Amino acid sequence: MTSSRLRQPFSEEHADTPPAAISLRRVVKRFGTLTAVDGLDLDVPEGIVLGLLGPNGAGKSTTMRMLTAQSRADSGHISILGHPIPQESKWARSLMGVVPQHDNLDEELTVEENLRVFTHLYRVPRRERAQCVEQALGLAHLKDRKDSFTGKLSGGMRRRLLIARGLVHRPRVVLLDEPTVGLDPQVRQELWGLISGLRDDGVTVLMSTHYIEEAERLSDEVALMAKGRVINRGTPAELITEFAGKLVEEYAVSLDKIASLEDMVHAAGFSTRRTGSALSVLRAEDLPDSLRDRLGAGTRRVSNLEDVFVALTGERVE
Ligand SMILES: Nc1ncnc2c1ncn2[C@@H]1O[C@H](COP(=O)(O)OP(=O)(O)OP(=O)(O)O)[C@@H](O)[C@H]1O
Repeated sequence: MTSSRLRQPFSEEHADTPPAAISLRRVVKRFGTLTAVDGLDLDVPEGIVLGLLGPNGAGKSTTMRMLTAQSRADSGHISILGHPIPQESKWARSLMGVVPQHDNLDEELTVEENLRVFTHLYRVPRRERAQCVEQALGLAHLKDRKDSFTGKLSGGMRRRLLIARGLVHRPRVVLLDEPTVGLDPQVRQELWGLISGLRDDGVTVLMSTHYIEEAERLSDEVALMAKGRVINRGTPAELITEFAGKLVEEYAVSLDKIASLEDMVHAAGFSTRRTGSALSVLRAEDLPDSLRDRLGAGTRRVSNLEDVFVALTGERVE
């Protein structure tokens, strides 16, 4: 599919106000009595990386599955590049790359064959297939492994191939579901480079993750999801400034005193988090001297997205 054909759906019809690349409106998904996605509203404008961050069970994977039409919403509206899902999911699928959380590569095929099969599935025109495969191999740094069987690849290579497979038809929108889950830090860094490159190429990325550092490093915007809804959204810097301030002060406290200190700090209007037996006070730059004197000596550090996550979801970080 050529890029001019790909751009057609809205660039001509709504030149001034293009629809969001991904749009979910009042989306609900229930499993029996459990409401996994609870009136979700989420727009992803074109050309950004949006990190969907949330604790286990927040509804991230369910949201991803509805976007790929693997699962059907009970109510609400979903669209990808202006195409309603599931009604036009075939069209949407040709414009969208999907990288699943679980590796489902074909073990019997080589790296190159795994990619070529998907150029057929995505209906890439015959004359463009070889070039698309070549490009995807380059992107994933797998050119020298193109004839290797998938079973012979390392975990990091497999994950790069999985991403390359989702990109082989040069989609404008990419869904990454927990792209680096279970990978060691070095491989994770490699993939972060690959994902940043997508943004540089103008691809819209929706990435679910529960790695806060991953969301903070890669995302233009983060949507914090809990209990099936987006509870806050903004650039990492905006979220940090709004919910954690500039500085956090950490106090080493004995376990028997931590609850009473927390009460004292909360009574003064400050948020806290616990890390083991340490008590961290958010927005520490505003702590009045009277409270500071009572808390004693602490260690200051710059606030981060993890502080926001803990403050807003009440979750502990793994
Ligand atoms: N097929 C299903 N049948 C029943 N319940 C489900 C099903 N899929 C998901 N759920 C439930 O829906 C809720 C949301 O799950 P989901 O997997 O979307 O969360 P998540 O944010 O992706 O979390 P995780 O990071 O653990 O995957 C959870 O309570 C989960 O147990």
